[in-house]
Amino acid sequence: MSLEIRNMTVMRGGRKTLADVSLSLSGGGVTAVVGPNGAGKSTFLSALAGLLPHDGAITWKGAALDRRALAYMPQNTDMRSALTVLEVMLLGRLERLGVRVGEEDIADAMALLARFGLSDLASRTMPTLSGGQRQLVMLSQRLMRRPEVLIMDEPTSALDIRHQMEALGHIETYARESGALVLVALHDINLAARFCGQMLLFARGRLIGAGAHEDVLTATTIRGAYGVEAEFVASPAGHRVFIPTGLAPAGF
Ligand SMILES: Nc1ncnc2c1ncn2[C@@H]1O[C@H](COP(=O)(O)OP(=O)(O)OP(=O)(O)O)[C@@H](O)[C@H]1O
Repeated sequence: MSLEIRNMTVMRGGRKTLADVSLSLSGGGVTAVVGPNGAGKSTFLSALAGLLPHDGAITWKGAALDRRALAYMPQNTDMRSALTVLEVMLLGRLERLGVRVGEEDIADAMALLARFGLSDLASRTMPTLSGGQRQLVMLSQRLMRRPEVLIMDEPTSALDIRHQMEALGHIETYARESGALVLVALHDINLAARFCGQMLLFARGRLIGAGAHEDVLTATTIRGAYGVEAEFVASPAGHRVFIPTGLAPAGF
């Protein structure tokens, strides 16, 4: 299963916010979308999700990408309606529920809540949760859809390190087991390298790197994209770790 993007260009506010993005991605793994603030990551993800007009062509499995095959989690998901956590989870199935909620839907919702450590919160209403708990519920809700293409914009920004690792671990397992294509915008590039087989690096509205993290993230590309000097070291366990060492001189 593959996603093909050809010459995607997005105009926002009369400006070319994303220029000529072309790439191919395969399902079955997680691809990180990285780059500095304002690089075009959210623009790329929401255009891909069909929420922003764009030029260019997008195909999934050789045909136009059907909105019903995808789930999208925007950057800001702070839902504060008085719905309970279980009700929010079931909304993830809305398109398939018809007029009744089946036992299987409730069982699936409870199983997902258990996987994310949220079982005890099922009957709590959203405004009574912490920010991180709310983000975890919204993340779990997207998996209720069992999407073929899952697009998430900074889905772990409110989570502590353990919850970030757990959540990305579950997302990675979902991609591997279902064959889904998962795209996740992340600011923490060490975390991205740890969980994502592929990486897309954006800067100034352009895709400037795509591939394995060792190839995409180098001292040169980090300086060019972020204006930061960096070292990459091997941890004792063999992980390639990014360490920012300073700001690049003006005009980097
Ligand atoms: N509604 C809008 N109208 C006009 N310009 C916009 C709009 N939304 C975003 N932009 C601009 O488009 C560019 C890309 O923004 P985008 O949100 O895609 O960046 P990003 O890489 O997701 O950044 P961040 O890491 O800060 O979330 C920025 O220059 C931004 O100011």
